[in-house]
Amino acid sequence: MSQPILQLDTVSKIFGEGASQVYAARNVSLSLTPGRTLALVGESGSGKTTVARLIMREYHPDSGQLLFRNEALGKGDAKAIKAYRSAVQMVFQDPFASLNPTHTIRYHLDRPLKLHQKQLSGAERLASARELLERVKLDPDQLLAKFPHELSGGQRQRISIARALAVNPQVIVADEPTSMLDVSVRLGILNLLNDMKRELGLALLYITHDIATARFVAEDIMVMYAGQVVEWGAMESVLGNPQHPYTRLLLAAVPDPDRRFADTPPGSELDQIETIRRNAALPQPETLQVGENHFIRPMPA
Ligand SMILES: Nc1ncnc2c1ncn2[C@@H]1O[C@H](COP(=O)(O)OP(=O)(O)OP(=O)(O)O)[C@@H](O)[C@H]1O
Repeated sequence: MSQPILQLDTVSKIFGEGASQVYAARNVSLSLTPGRTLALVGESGSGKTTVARLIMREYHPDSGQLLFRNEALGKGDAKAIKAYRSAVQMVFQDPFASLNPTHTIRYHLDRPLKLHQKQLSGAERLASARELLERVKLDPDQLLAKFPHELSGGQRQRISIARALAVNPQVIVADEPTSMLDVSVRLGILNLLNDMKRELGLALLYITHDIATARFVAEDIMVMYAGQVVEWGAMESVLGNPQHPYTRLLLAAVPDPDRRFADTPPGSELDQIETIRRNAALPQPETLQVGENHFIRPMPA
């Protein structure tokens, strides 16, 4: 397997102070590798978006570090940060909110090309925009002059992906990229992400609360609960032999991906986990290796 391109090394992010302090991420470590997808899975509030924001450098960690090509990315190195910004791109949950309604599709693709590939002429940028649309399986003749509201949800998400690809990224962080789309077009977007990974050798972080889609796009999985990674490893090993009660709950929710844990009746396994979470100060339990590439962090007693 190739070397990781991006790593989080025991990164923590805390919000609030005193009694209202929340560890949105607690000692999270992960590696993203070219040509592979890591799925970060967990329920709402488990800390997934915080991890994405730490990777996108919207948040700075309270402890731990972010490594890019094995180098720690500090706050001060402007050149390294600029290179990082174009190498690491994000695709958001809501493609409509992430596109500007007053600008055409051509503008959305031209802008990143202008910013990150300054050597290109106007004609070359237009040619690149056309190529990008073809890459995400959209027709440039039909779409370049259109505005976001004239497109379907699936087409808009393809535009978001094309825009992320415009700067030749090496890493893509996709935060619930299909959850706002019609079920009928989700598969197309997931296939596109899989194609990008294979054809461009991208490292992908796929964030979701839905294990079924995670299984479709990712080779590796990390399960987050209450800001901590509780179980991680090769997808089939983790899903074939889930060890952590929280992972089992996520798997139990698979037949109905829209079921949220908030709907779980009192007294259920989740309820017990919630009680443990509230009452325990969540010390860091030992990590256990339970398979060749499969680890868990057990619940505190
Ligand atoms: N800016 C913030 N200020 C204060 N608390 C925050 C902030 N961002 C996140 N949190 C808290 O950190 C925890 C993790 O939130 P986060 O948004 O990362 O979870 P998530 O798994 O991405 O949830 P969702 O799927 O709903 O987006 C939550 O308890 C949340 O309330």
